[in-house]
Order: sequence, then structure tokens, then C-alpha cells
Amino acid sequence: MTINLVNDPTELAQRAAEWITERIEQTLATRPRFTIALSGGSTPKALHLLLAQPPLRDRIDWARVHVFWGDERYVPLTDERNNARMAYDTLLDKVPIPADNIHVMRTDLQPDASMEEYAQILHRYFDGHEQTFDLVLLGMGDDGHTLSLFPGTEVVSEDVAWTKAFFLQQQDMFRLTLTAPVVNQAATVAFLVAGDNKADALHGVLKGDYQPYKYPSQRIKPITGELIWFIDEAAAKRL
Ligand SMILES: O=C1O[C@H](COP(=O)(O)O)[C@@H](O)[C@H](O)[C@H]1O
Repeated sequence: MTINLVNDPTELAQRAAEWITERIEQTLATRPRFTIALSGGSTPKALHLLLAQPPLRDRIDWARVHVFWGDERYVPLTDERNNARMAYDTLLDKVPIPADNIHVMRTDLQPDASMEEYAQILHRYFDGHEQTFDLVLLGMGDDGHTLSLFPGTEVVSEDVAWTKAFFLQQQDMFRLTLTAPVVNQAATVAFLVAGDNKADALHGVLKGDYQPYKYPSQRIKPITGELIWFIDEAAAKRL
């Protein structure tokens, strides 16, 4: 595991954007495609905006980048809470990526049907490969959740299916999510965590006993891949 400590959210976005661009360039030097799963929430917005503008935008061969999501709020694509909506607005509508390379978690299907379809797409991409995604970007909530693996929810312990849909009582909303097994088979997983509201949860995740129902982010442990954390000073204050 590698921890990159940065001063603030601005530096976090810059360091992560530069690092992702290098990773895409390196991978595409020897492989035909780069597969990335994006996260939602507020933290990735600044990162997306940097990837969407020169000089980074022009270093990336977008035609060979394939985009997925780690999780989704089950609201229409037009709703500003939709994770894919945010990614279109801050990144995907601003770069020359073919529409066929973008795989949203659909919210115009029933939740279970949407996740069954998503699992089929993922299996078509990754079956027969040693690893799944080249890169999974993750955030972490102040309750220690990542993806849509929330504390105390059954989906935290899923260890077979690659995708799940479930009703999240506390938000009165369905959630669509990748699960730990598919993320833990990725080549690289990177958490981006900023803000002092995350400090207690981050301390529990990184320094506490293994309690995944309390701190679902602890479920993320790449089997053969790398785990990288980008953390700002405020989030790291209890480490
Ligand atoms: O609800 C979600 O929250 C987490 C964390 O978001 P942040 O706003 O604290 O950065 C995010 O990683 C996840 O994709 C999203 O659905």
C-alpha cells in the first residue's frame, strides 16, 4: 500500500490527475485499452476538470480509454445527484471519448436488471484476463463507506457477484454498486480522500481492527494489484 499525503484538495486533484495521466500513457504504450472505474460524490470533480483540459487532456488517447463507474445513485441521468451526470459535466462531455467506450450504470432499467446487465458487460470485458480494471478510483464517505458499500449493509460481505442493487434505507434510495470481489481483482485501486470530516473514519479504516461492517473501505484489498491512497492533511490528521 502506498500513501500520498498532500496539503489540500487542490493539490490532491493535481497530484492524482498527473498520476492518472501517466498511468494511462504507460498502459497504452503496451496495451490496446485502458479501463477505468470512476467514483461519484464531490471529491473527484476537481480531478475531472484537470483531466478535461490541456495539458493533461491532450496527453491521453481518449479513443482507447473505457469508462465505468464504481457505484451509482438510482436517480435519472438528468438528476444532479447521478454520479454519471457529474462525470459527463466535468469530464466526459469535454474530451474526445467515443460514446461506445462509456458504460454508465443505467437507472432507466429496474435496479436488479441494471446490475445484471452491468455484470454481463464487465464479464465480457474481463473474463479470461488476470485482472479486471486497470484503475478503480474510489472515494470514502465520512462514515467509512466506499462504492455503495455502506456500514451495516449486506452488500459489504458480497464475495461472489460483481455487481449489486439494493435499497439504502438511510437515503430512501436504491443504490447500484460494484462489489469488493471485482474491485479487488483490479490492477490498481486508488482512494482519494479529503477533508477533516473524514479524519475519524480514515483513522478507523487504516489504523483500526478489521471491522468491514463498520468501515466498509477495509473490504478493498487488491489481490495482486496495487492500493494507493491520496489523502489531504485535514483527512490525515489522526493518522
Ligand atoms: O455517495 C457517494 O459518496 C462517496 C464519497 O463521496 P464524497 O462526496 O465524500 O467524495 C463516493 O465515493 C461514491 O461514489 C458516491 O456514490
